[in-house]
Amino acid sequence: MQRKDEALLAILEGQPVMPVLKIDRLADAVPLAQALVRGGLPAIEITLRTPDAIDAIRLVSEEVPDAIVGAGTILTARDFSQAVSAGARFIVSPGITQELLDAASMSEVPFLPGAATPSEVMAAREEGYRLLKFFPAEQAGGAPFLKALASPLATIRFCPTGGVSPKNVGDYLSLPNVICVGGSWVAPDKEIAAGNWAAIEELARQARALKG
Ligand SMILES: O=C(O)C(=O)C[C@H](O)[C@H](O)COP(=O)(O)O
Repeated sequence: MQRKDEALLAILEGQPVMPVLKIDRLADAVPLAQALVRGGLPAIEITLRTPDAIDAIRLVSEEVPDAIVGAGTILTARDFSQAVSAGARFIVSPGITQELLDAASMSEVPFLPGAATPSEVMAAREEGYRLLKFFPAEQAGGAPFLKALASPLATIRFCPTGGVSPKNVGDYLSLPNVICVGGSWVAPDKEIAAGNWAAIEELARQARALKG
């Protein structure tokens, strides 16, 4: 296994839930990351879905040393390199494209590409990937779909993301081919907007206690 795969495995194995974050106000980034670290979820995915996302990755990387900051919603090689320059320690995409595969192969930073069908999983496998995001998890078939992949595609482990919630998270975490899940429920927009970091810390603590 390559060194960067080992690094990604350690990050994903470290906690049952990866918070998927949308930062609307740069000033929220550091206190949000600190709350998640306090709650036991140091690995976080800051999505490039808002104009301040790259600055948020940079700020959290610099100011919250205990956080393990990844970048999500990476769609292009340019996104990839900007996120890495800002300090991202892992890169997540909703899908897999040749442009991103090329960018990933030239980078020391590990890449978690997304897949939602057996053919996409097999294409990623041919490129040497064993850890994949399953996106959009609930919409693409949920836990029963992933369970059905476990026998034919036994070497692949997934981080399902999209529609995962406290209601269904146990179904995913009980599967042998799920390494962790991604979800936004631990950092709701409403609590971020209100600066309710204690509530987010508590949501993180509850997520941290989930069993894989
Ligand atoms: O932008 C990306 O790359 C994503 O991964 C999107 C995520 O799936 C959602 O941000 C999380 O989905 P929910 O937990 O259903 O809110």
